[in-house]
Amino acid sequence: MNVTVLAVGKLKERYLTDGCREYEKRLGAFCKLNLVELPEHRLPDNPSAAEIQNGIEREGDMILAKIPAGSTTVALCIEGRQLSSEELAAQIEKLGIAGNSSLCFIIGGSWGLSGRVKERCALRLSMSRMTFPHQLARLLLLEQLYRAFSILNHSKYHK
Ligand SMILES: C[S@@+](CC[C@H](N)C(=O)[O-])C[C@H]1O[C@@H](n2cnc3c(N)ncnc32)[C@H](O)[C@@H]1O
Repeated sequence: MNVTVLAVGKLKERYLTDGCREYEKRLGAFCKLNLVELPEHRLPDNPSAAEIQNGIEREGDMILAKIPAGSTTVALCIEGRQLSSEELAAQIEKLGIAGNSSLCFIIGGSWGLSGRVKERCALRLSMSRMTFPHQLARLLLLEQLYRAFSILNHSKYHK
């Protein structure tokens, strides 16, 4: 299975780069992972609501242009659907069985994802009702993907 993660914004903290690198490495046993980091749109200090919205839309344009053709898209957003790890694994399996072996997960930048990106996605996935920084959301997603593939492969990681 091909898994693309489109993530807006850089990882700055060492503990997060280390964590993400570890799960990227582990995921290599289960899928072909392609992690694409997209630049955050630069905003002035104290941006207006219109400037923020414009930034979100510009980031949205970049995201939409990078979604691999034919992939099933999942937008990470706070207000989305909450799944257990087992349910996420089942969703991934269902997509694989349905013959669509290309999945694309999308993480927004500091200000979130544009409505156009969310509407384009087959699933809006929430990891909690709490707001996480995009860097931490990336680590959480990679860990949950690794957990989901571990469940599907009956490995001992998931307890
Ligand atoms: C700092 S958050 C953006 C906050 C913004 N106010 C919003 O409502 O989207 C940055 C990104 O991390 C991801 N994220 C943060 N918390 C999340 C959560 N609880 N569930 C799913 N994704 C989350 C989303 O992709 C979000 O666009």
